[in-house]
Amino acid sequence: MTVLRHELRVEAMSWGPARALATGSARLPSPVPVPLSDALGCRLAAPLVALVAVPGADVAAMDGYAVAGSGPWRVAGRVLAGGVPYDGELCPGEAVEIATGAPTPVGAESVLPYEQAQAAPSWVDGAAEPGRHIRRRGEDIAEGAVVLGTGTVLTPAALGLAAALGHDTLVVRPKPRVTVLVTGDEVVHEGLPGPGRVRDAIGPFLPGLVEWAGGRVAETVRLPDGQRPLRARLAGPSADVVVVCGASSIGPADHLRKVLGDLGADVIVDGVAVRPGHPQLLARLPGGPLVVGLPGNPFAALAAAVTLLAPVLRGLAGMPARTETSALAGEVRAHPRDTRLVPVRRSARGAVPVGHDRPGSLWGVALADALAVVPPGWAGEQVELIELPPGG
Ligand SMILES: Nc1nc2c(c(=O)[nH]1)N[C@H]1C(S)=C(S)[C@@H](COP(=O)(O)OP(=O)(O)OC[C@H]3O[C@@H](n4cnc5c(N)ncnc54)[C@H](O)[C@@H]3O)O[C@H]1N2
Ligand code: MOO
Repeated sequence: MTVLRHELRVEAMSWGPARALATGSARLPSPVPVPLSDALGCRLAAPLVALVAVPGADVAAMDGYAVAGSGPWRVAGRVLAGGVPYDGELCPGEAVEIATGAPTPVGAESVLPYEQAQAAPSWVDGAAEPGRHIRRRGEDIAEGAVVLGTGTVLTPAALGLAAALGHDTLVVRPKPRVTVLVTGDEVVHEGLPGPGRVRDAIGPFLPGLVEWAGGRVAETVRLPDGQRPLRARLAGPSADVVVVCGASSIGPADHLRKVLGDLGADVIVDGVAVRPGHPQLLARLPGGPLVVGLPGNPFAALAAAVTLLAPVLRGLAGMPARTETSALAGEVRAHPRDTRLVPVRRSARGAVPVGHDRPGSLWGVALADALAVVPPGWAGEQVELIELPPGG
C-alpha cells in the first residue's frame, strides 16, 4: 500500500501579529501626478495650494448695475461674465449693467441688483449700499493659500476645489492596484450553479472591499485549477497586490504554496489562527508585488480579506487603521486557540451577533455592519469591531 504524505502545516500565526506583519509589509509607493479625473479617493501627497485667487478679480455678486458715487447713474455700458471687461474707469454718477461673476469696472463701489433698480433706457436709480454685492479678488481664497494638507483624501468636493484653484493634475499616493485571480474548476460566474458547481461569491465582493481599504481592483481573472495557469499568471507582469481566491488549503487542487515556492516568493504569513479563514497567506514575489491567498469558502475569504488584505492595502495607500471597541450583546462562544470574527450589528446596547456565520455562507456578513474580533479565551470584555464596507 502506498502511503501518501501530506505537507506538514506550520503553526498558524495569531491574528494581531499577522495583521501587524501585513501592515508592515506594505512599502509606501512614491507620489505620482494624476489627472483630476483619476484622483477621486486618492490621498494628497503634497499640500493643495491655490494657484489663483478666488475670485480671480473683483466681480459682481448679483445681476444688476455696478455703480460709482450716488444715483441716479448714467448707464455707460454692459459687462457679461466671460465677455470683454469694461474699458476704463467708472466715474461718480456712472453705472455699467453687469452680470453675476463679471469683473466690476475700476471705480465701481457697489452693485445695485435689478430687483432694487428703477431703470430707464440710459439711466438707472435705486438705493445702492456702498460696498454691497461686489466679491473682492481673493476674498474667498487668497492666491498661494494652502487649502488642504498632505494626506487629505480627495473627495468629489476636493476635486472641484482643486479645479477651481487651477490644477489639472494632483500629486497623490496612487491607489494600490489589485489583480484578483479566482481559481476553481467548480466555480461558475453566472446563472444557476449546476450539480457540483458553485457560483463565485468572492469575485463580486472584492472590488467594494478593496476600494474601502484604499485600493482598486484593476482586473479579475478566472483561472482553471492547476499549477501551470497560476504559475504563469504570478510569474508575469503584476499589479501591486495579487489576490488568489481558493487554492490556499492543502488539498490536491491547492497549488498556491507550491507555485510561490517555485517562484522564489518570500512567504510572510502562512496561516492565521482565526475562524473562519485560517488557510490564508501573504507572500512577496521576487519583483516586489505582494500575494494574498484567500480561502475558497466565501465568509472565510471575507474574514481573511479583512485580516491580511485590508491592512496591506491601507499600508500601501498610507491610510491610518480605524479602531473601534464595543460590548458584545449576545451569546458568543470564544474559540480556545483562535480569534473568532463574528458578524454583528451595532446597537445602543452593544454589538449584537446576527448568526448565519458558517464559513461557506455570506448570509451573516450581509446582515451585519461590523465584525466583532473575539480573542481566544475571551471572557466577556469589550471587543474590537471592524466596520464592514458600507454600500454606495
Ligand atoms: N485537510 C484540510 N482541509 C481543509 C482545511 C484544513 O485545514 N485541512 N481547511 C478548510 C478550510 S477552513 C477552508 S476555508 C478551505 C479552504 O480551501 P481552499 O482555499 O483551498 O479553497 P477550495 O478548496 O478551492 O474551496 C473551498 C470551498 O470553497 C468553495 N469555493 C472556492 N472558490 C469559491 C468562490 N470563488 N466562490 C464561492 N465558493 C468558492 C469551493 O467550492 C469549496 O467548497 O479548506 C478546508 N479544507
Ligand atoms: O477558513 Mo475555513 O472554515 O475557516 O472556512
